[in-house]
Amino acid sequence: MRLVADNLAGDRGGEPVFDGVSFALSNGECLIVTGENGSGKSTLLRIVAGLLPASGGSVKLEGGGEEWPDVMSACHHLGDRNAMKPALTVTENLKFRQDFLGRPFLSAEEALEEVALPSVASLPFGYLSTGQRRRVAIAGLLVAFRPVWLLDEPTAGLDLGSERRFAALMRAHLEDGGIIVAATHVPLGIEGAKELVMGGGGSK
Ligand SMILES: Nc1ncnc2c1ncn2[C@@H]1O[C@H](COP(=O)(O)OP(=O)(O)OP(=O)(O)O)[C@@H](O)[C@H]1O
Repeated sequence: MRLVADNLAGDRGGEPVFDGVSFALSNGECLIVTGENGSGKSTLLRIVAGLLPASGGSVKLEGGGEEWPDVMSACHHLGDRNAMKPALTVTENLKFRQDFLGRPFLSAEEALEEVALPSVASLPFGYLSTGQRRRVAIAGLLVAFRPVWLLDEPTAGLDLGSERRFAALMRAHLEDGGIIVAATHVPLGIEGAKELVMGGGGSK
């Protein structure tokens, strides 16, 4: 499987944000996207996920077969809003996500163990702290299998132990043949990752 972006361009509100972005990632590869505030990292991830149209170029998933015909079907997009319902409990949110997305992977209980948060299972998501919300959103990556993880500042709000646990989860996903694109301002602890610098430079 290969995730291939070719000469992608994106705009917001009719204004160009970036152009000429190309990369190719095979199974087990990670791309770290860096760049100053407003350089278009979140916009790029949303375009790759199929949540926004590209204003130029293309992004494709090659070799996904009938199971993963395009990037949208094959990806988890972890955005800054966590995509959880505040009035539902943590477990209800995770089970809803699993039922909605299909291809169950870990149970809600197992996923919460992975982020070391079993204690919040029966609390409404809206009661949680910023870092706890992020950790539950990370658990959301684990309740349904998707080969491509698109992560927007995934460690924002995480304490050091949670950062380390999440790095181990990302490494396990890559070892299992997954693909990761992560926008970040801080190192994520993934050795051998490719790098794309927005607003200047290119992928290397
Ligand atoms: N809905 C929108 N309408 C108009 N402009 C937008 C919209 N969303 C983002 N922008 C603009 O698009 C540009 C790129 O924003 P984006 O969020 O992709 O940057 P970023 O690199 O992720 O920034 P940060 O490091 O601050 O998270 C910014 O100038 C921003 O103001």
